[in-house]
Amino acid sequence: MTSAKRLAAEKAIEYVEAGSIIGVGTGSTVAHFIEALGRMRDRIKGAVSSSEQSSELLRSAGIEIHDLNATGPLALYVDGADECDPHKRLIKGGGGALTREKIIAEASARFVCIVDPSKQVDVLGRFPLPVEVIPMARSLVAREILAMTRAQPVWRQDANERGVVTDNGNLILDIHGMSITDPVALESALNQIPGVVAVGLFARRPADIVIVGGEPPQIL
Ligand SMILES: O=C[C@H](O)[C@H](O)[C@H](O)COP(=O)(O)O
Repeated sequence: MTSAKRLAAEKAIEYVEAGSIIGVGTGSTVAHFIEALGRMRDRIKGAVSSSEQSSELLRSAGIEIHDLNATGPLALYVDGADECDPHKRLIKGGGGALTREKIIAEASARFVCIVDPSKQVDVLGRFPLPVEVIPMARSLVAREILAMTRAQPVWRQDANERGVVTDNGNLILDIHGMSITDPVALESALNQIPGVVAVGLFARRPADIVIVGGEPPQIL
């Protein structure tokens, strides 16, 4: 049986315009998208990548990678999510790529988000909210998050208890135990803490279209 992630990713190919440069997110759902994009690589100009992981997949698929500073605004960004609410607001960053993902989403006219049905929620927050922080500010930011939200920030570590380092050389705090009733306000408030690089809430700039994988895929 074809997975829901793959079905969502393959549907997203319909939004790709010939001759364009596509913004490409990160994660297991996007990996299916890159595979499908590889099959039409001769009809596109290339991609702007949101992570080292996606860059590697794009290169293996024979897709040229471009620098966002050189491309200017993009027509289309395709990416997955960890949670998606009915207003197409998202939690992202489970794979640690939130900052570059946010930059490309902001630079793109249309953000198509590809998810499987398990990602749909009424209220964001069941998935721990990732926040990328400058290393020296980790404890400060954690204290301020605790004071602000009363929820628990947890330093993301690998199996060997070493801090996970992002592609930008920073650390991640995952905020557990929130029910995010006003995502726009929370995104703005967290962004104000010195040392925060990016917050994995995509509420100020939500997705434009959400494709939920299934047979047939659902377009929201
Ligand atoms: O940092 C990772 C990204 O935000 C991913 O888009 C997100 O974690 C969803 O990943 P997946 O498609 O593997 O569930």
